[in-house]
Amino acid sequence: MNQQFIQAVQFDWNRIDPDSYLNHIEAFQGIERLDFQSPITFFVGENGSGKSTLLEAIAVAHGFNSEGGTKNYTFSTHDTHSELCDAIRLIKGYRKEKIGYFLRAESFYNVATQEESYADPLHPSARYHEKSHGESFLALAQNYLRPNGLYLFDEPEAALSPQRQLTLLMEIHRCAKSGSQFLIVTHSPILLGIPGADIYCFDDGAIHPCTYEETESFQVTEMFVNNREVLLRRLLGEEN
Ligand SMILES: Nc1ncnc2c1ncn2[C@@H]1O[C@H](COP(=O)(O)OP(=O)(O)OP(=O)(O)O)[C@@H](O)[C@H]1O
Repeated sequence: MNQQFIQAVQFDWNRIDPDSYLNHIEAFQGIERLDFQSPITFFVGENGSGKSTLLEAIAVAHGFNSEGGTKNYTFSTHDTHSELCDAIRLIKGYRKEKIGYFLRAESFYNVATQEESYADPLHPSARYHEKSHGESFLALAQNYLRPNGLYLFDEPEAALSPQRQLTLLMEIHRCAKSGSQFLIVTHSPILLGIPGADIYCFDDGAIHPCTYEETESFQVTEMFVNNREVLLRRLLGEEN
């Protein structure tokens, strides 16, 4: 039985303006429903394939601020989220999350600023701006990662060293085992290796499930690490 908070997304493309750029995103062509069966679902695919657009639409449809944060974050520095959130319906489970967080690498600075302004003596700021980008990103994730939480992460690896990606991997795995659900956009071959996760690939004209070994993140990394010198000679035109 599906135990997830968000079990599926249904799409109604009639609600999208025919001139919208959303109609040109190949991965979305003809899709009617996407199911989330596992505690951890990854979205992978080439730059511009539509991963962040879908994650953001799910976040906004669920009541998160489009720039990120908990549901209590209501600030807006620039309101550019797509109309996809009006064309999707979230199929929710019987459980309700105890805590939720929408984390996006690209607007993390604004969220960290907002966190300071929300602080009071009972809820002191974590002062994310006084840490390095990676330190603050991991600290934020660790502050909010709990059992029975719902987490939407957009490229959480962006600021993290490989070692800290492993730390995040362990935290995500621990929380997923304690009733939390994660939807994660990532290019990280480290995070993608979490056991038991479902992976949806946005390439080749349709959103489709794939294995870890089929992801480009894994394949390119493996090829580079195992054939670095040959590959570089070819890429840089220094074969002769
Ligand atoms: N406001 C907008 N107006 C027009 N096109 C847009 C707008 N926002 C996004 N797009 C386009 O929609 C497509 C999907 O963008 P999206 O950010 O979802 O890609 P992505 O898969 O998350 O890429 P990345 O891996 O680079 O983060 C891209 O081609 C992008 O240029």
